[in-house]
Amino acid sequence: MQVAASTSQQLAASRPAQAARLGCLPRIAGQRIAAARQASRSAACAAPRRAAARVAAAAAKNGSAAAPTGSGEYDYDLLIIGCGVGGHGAALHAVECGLKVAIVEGHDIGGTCVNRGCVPSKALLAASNEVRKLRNEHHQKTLGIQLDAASVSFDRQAIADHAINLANTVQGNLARSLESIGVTILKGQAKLTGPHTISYGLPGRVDVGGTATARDIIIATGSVPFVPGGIEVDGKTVFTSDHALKMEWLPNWIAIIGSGYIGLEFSDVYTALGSEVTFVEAMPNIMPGFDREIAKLAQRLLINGRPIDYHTNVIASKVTPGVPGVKPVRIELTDFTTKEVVDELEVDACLVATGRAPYTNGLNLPSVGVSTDRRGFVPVNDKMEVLDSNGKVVPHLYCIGDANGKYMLAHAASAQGIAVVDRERKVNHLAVPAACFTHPEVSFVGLTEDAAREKAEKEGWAAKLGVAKTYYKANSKSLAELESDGMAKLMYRKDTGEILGVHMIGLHSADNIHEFSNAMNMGLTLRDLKFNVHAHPTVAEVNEELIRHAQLENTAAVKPAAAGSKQPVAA
Ligand SMILES: Cc1cc2nc3c(=O)[nH]c(=O)nc-3n(C[C@H](O)[C@H](O)[C@H](O)COP(=O)(O)OP(=O)(O)OC[C@H]3O[C@@H](n4cnc5c(N)ncnc54)[C@H](O)[C@@H]3O)c2cc1C
Ligand SMILES: NC(=O)c1ccc[n+]([C@@H]2O[C@H](COP(=O)([O-])OP(=O)(O)OC[C@H]3O[C@@H](n4cnc5c(N)ncnc54)[C@H](O)[C@@H]3O)[C@@H](O)[C@H]2O)c1
Repeated sequence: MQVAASTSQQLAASRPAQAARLGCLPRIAGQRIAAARQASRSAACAAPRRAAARVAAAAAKNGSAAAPTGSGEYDYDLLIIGCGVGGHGAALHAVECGLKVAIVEGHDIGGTCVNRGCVPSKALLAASNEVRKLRNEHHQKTLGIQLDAASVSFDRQAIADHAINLANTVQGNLARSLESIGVTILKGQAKLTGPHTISYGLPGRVDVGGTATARDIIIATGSVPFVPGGIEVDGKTVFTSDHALKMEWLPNWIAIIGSGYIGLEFSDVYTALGSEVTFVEAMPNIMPGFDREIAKLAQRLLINGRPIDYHTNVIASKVTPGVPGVKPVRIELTDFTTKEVVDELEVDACLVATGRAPYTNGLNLPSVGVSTDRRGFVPVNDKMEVLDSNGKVVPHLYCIGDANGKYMLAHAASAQGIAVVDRERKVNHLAVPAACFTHPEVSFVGLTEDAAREKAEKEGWAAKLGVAKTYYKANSKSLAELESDGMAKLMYRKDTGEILGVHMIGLHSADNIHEFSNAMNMGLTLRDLKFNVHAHPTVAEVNEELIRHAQLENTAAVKPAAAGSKQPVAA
């Protein structure tokens, strides 16, 4: 998450004007009166009043009391529990809308992404990939560079420090970005004590804590590593990503349980720095979340050519920590289907990357009639409104990000937070891009080919389903970088040009996916994208190729566009 101070300052300066323009969660009475006065001077100020009316109407529809209007009734318009990227995104947008906002954080500003997730992991991936490239004699030689690859060395602690320093920098930027626009940051673990109230504090700290009230409350408490039963984590030889990111040592041989995002990204780091990796995956294939064809190529590019082996269809039913250099870590493998113990591994270390569990303990949800689901996620509807045990909306209470389990990605959390504040928007999760930052990167948006086929068959338009593919081999920029392994595929409707899903593996594919995810989010079709111009030579030209390979029906029938509108599609 990059938060430039200048952006925050611009935000603060332009807040009143933006608040007048945007329809957001309602502001507290004093601010509303000021806005109303302004409204009588400017027609542009109608939006906040419409927002207030909408909330009152929604409250009435939900059977709740009408939105309170008393002056000073609440300390804040909006109180956010948890200052991860979800809470941060919501807070920035709320201030932009002129709301009085507080955010309460019990641990580190920035949450998982900044301190124990996206940010430090990408620093490790960047540093280790440099090592991989420098040690690849063939790669360097073909570029015309002569170096003694065997002599390339690295300082493990310095690489670890790069990740720690980056996390600290981003954390500082994030805190400043909130403070500079007037968001109150409260320190402590918060719990709900009623529909509009929280209490917060830190164990053993009498100097920290208190109570606060707000018209609206957003739960943005995120997640923590999920460790299945039977696995003993000691933080030294058996650990989760929380410990792995500190990179306190480099095992010669590490087992990674789970071949999802975390497992794959860490396998990229470890193998680049010289470790051998063994994956243990419960599903019949590794990388089970990817489109099957992309997973196949990913296996060739990210697994087969590296010191990695794997066991699939087995679970790590028991993991016992070891002592580095003295006693190995023992991993008992149980067949996923038969439930029989089938093998035991002895390795130097074990990374547990088996998903994440919501961090919703201690929120006192029953005080507002809410229970979490079996796995601890807070139930919400598509507007992120929290649902009570009977499935009814709890007025003024929202939950965003990892804590609701809809899509456990940083940008999804932030988008949900913005949508809650905005009230006009719902996040289209099918248009939210995802990426795994291995080398090369894997990225996708929307449906896999299998899911698209299933949908097409179920809805009776299987003959209209198109699948287009292209390869990075023909892309000049990738060739220049000697990184031309990769492919992109597109699932679409031949009749309407609707984009159903795009999956890529290749250089910079995490950046490249946005042309499609943004198009899907805006409801654009391939007809709209067909004449997009891409700078040459760029990896973005892979997108152009992909779009060109799509075979749309009736393209000749598309009428020429009027001047200034979208371009027509030629036959
Ligand atoms: C190793 C790793 C790499 C990742 N890489 C990526 C990536 O590259 N891209 C990506 O999109 N996603 C990535 N993710 C996922 C991403 O980090 C999460 O999806 C994202 O952080 C979720 O944001 P959030 O705001 O919902 O929760 P979090 O970031 O978890 O923040 C929640 C905050 O709430 C606080 N909190 C919890 N309970 C309370 C309470 N009762 N009172 C006060 N405060 C409380 C917590 O201390 C925490 O600071 C990665 C995750 C991991 C573990
Ligand atoms: N680049 C990114 O966006 C990024 C990077 C890292 C993490 N994340 C987020 O963090 C979350 C957690 O990542 P993750 O990789 O831990 O989870 P994941 O859900 O992506 O993958 C977990 C894998 O572990 C396997 N598994 C589960 N239990 C097992 C067991 N007992 N034995 C063997 N295999 C088992 C699952 O089948 C699955 O393949 C993800 O949901 C993702 O959203 C995102």
